[in-house]
Amino acid sequence: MAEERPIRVAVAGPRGRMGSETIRMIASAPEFILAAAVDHGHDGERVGSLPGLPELDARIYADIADCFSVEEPDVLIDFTNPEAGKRNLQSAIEFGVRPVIGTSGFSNEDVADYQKQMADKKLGGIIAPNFAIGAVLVMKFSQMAAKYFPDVEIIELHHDKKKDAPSGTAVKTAELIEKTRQPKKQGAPDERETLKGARGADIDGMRIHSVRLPGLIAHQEVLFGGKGELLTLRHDSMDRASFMTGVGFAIKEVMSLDSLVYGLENILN
Ligand SMILES: NC(=O)c1ccc[n+]([C@@H]2O[C@H](COP(=O)([O-])OP(=O)(O)OC[C@H]3O[C@@H](n4cnc5c(N)ncnc54)[C@H](O)[C@@H]3O)[C@@H](O)[C@H]2O)c1
Ligand SMILES: O=C(O)C1=N[C@H](C(=O)O)CCC1
Repeated sequence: MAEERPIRVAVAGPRGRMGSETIRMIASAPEFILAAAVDHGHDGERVGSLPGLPELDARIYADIADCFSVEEPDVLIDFTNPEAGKRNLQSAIEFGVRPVIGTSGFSNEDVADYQKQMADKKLGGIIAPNFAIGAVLVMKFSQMAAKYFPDVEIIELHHDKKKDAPSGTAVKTAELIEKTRQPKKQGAPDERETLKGARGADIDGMRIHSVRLPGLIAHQEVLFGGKGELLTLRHDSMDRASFMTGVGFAIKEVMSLDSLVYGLENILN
C-alpha cells in the first residue's frame, strides 16, 4: 500500500502564543510538514530564525496570496485576530486551501457567509472557538444539562492579554445550550443593576461573565441552578498544549471534508 504523504500546513500568526505552539506541534508530528508561515513582519526570513521556534527551513510570507501560490499548502491554520483571520480565510477559499481557524471573534453572519462560499467550492474546513477536547465536552455536557436546568450562568476566565470578550468558547457554549434550554429571563423579574455590567452579558436571558487575570490561560465554568441544587461544569486549560490534540485532529479531518464546519464537536465522534 502506498504511504500517505505528510499534510502541508501553513501557519498564520507564527510569533503568537497559539501559532508558535502549533508550529512546535507540527515539527514533532511526522504526518505534517510546515510548508510556510504567514506574518505581517519578517517577510522572506525562515521560521527557524524566530525566537523560541524549532529549526525549520519554512519561509515566512507577509503576503498570503504569495504564500499560497508559491508553497501550495493543503491546510491553513490561523491564530491571529478577527480582522487578519477573516482576510486569511477569504484568501484560503480563493486558493482552495483548507482552513483550520482557531481565531475567535467571528460572528454567526461571517460563519454563514464562509459556509456558503465553501459549499459552492466543495472545500473542507473548520472554525473552532476551542480545540481543547475537555472544553468541547463541557459544551456538550452543558447542552445536555440545560434541558433540565434552564437557569444558567457562564463564567469564562482568561489571561489578561486576551483581546475579545466574551470568549468564543462562551458564545459557542451558549449557542449549544440554546438548542435544549427553554428560553427564560433569569434572575428576579424586577432586578436592576446599580453598577452597569454587574449582571454580565445577556444571551437569550442567560448571563456570561468574563474574567481577565494574569496567571490564567483559558478556563470556563458553566453553572446550572435548580431547586436546592447546583451543577457546576468546569474546564481548565493550564497549558496551550491542551489545544494541540484538537488542532492535529482538525488538520487531518479537513482533508476529507467538503464544507466548513463550525465547532470541533461536529467532527468528534
Ligand atoms: N480555538 C482555540 O482553541 C483557541 C485557543 C487559544 C486562542 N485562540 C484564539 O486565537 C487567537 C490568537 O490567540 P493568541 O493567544 O495566540 O494571540 P497572540 O496575540 O499571542 O498571537 C496573535 C499573533 O497574530 C499575529 N498577527 C496579527 N496580524 C497578523 C497578520 N495579518 N498575519 C499574520 N499574523 C498576524 C500577531 O503578530 C501575533 O503574533 C485569538 O483570537 C484567540 O482567542 C483560540
Ligand atoms: O487565549 C485565548 O484567547 C483563548 N481563546 C479562545 C476563546 O476565545 O474561546 C479559547 C481558548 C483560549
